[in-house]
Amino acid sequence: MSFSAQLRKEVDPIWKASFHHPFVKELGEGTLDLRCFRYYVLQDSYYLTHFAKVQALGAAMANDLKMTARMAHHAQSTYEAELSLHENFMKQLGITDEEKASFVPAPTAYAYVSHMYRAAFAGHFGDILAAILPCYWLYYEIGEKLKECRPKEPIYQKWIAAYGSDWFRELVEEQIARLDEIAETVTEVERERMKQHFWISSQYEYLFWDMAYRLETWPIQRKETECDANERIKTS
Ligand SMILES: Cc1ncc(C[n+]2csc(CCO)c2C)c(N)n1
Repeated sequence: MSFSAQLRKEVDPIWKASFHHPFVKELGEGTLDLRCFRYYVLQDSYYLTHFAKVQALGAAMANDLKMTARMAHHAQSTYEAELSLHENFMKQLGITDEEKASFVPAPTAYAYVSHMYRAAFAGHFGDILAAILPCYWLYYEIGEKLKECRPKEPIYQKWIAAYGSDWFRELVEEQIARLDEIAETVTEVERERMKQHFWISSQYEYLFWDMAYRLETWPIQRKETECDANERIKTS
């Protein structure tokens, strides 16, 4: 069995929990509360900004020029495809510049991003790939599962269409093949570490839906500073 197939098998219960999460189910059915989706879009923009940086670190840490070029291309794709999707969503959802300026990452979004940076800075190229692969692969599988859904909400239709596309499948297949290639060249200890990154990212993917569904906040809210208060008064 290939390394990627082993990883996929091990995370199956975690991915199934994502498939059945109410955020995903209700998105497909069109019944998801728009407040949850709005919250998701804001947190996901933060996530994607850092995801592109981790991909760029992958470009810098790649073992050859071709991989550097491909990872840099992937970072560019994240910017083009994902962020433009989100920019449109933000416009449609009426998310204001003020809201964006006062954005605070939620605990789960912050922890997931930190996990990816940790994998990158404490490891090698294979660690980066293992940590970022669930993001591609899980979304691809979710896109496939929701492909036939026709939610009434147009924004949910767009979201589903983005992840159920052939363009996206090619990106995912490329990253899976790359992970298998790297796995052949590293030690057993390194492979185990890569497995753990993949497993932790899979858990965070589940937690990300849950964070948005529960509109997660930090336990103790930040006190408004005088400067924030002035800004709020000026713009209200
Ligand atoms: C929490 C979270 N996980 C995965 C994705 C999906 N995604 C993000 S970047 C990328 C690769 C290039 O497009 C993919 C598939 C997301 N949006 N948010």
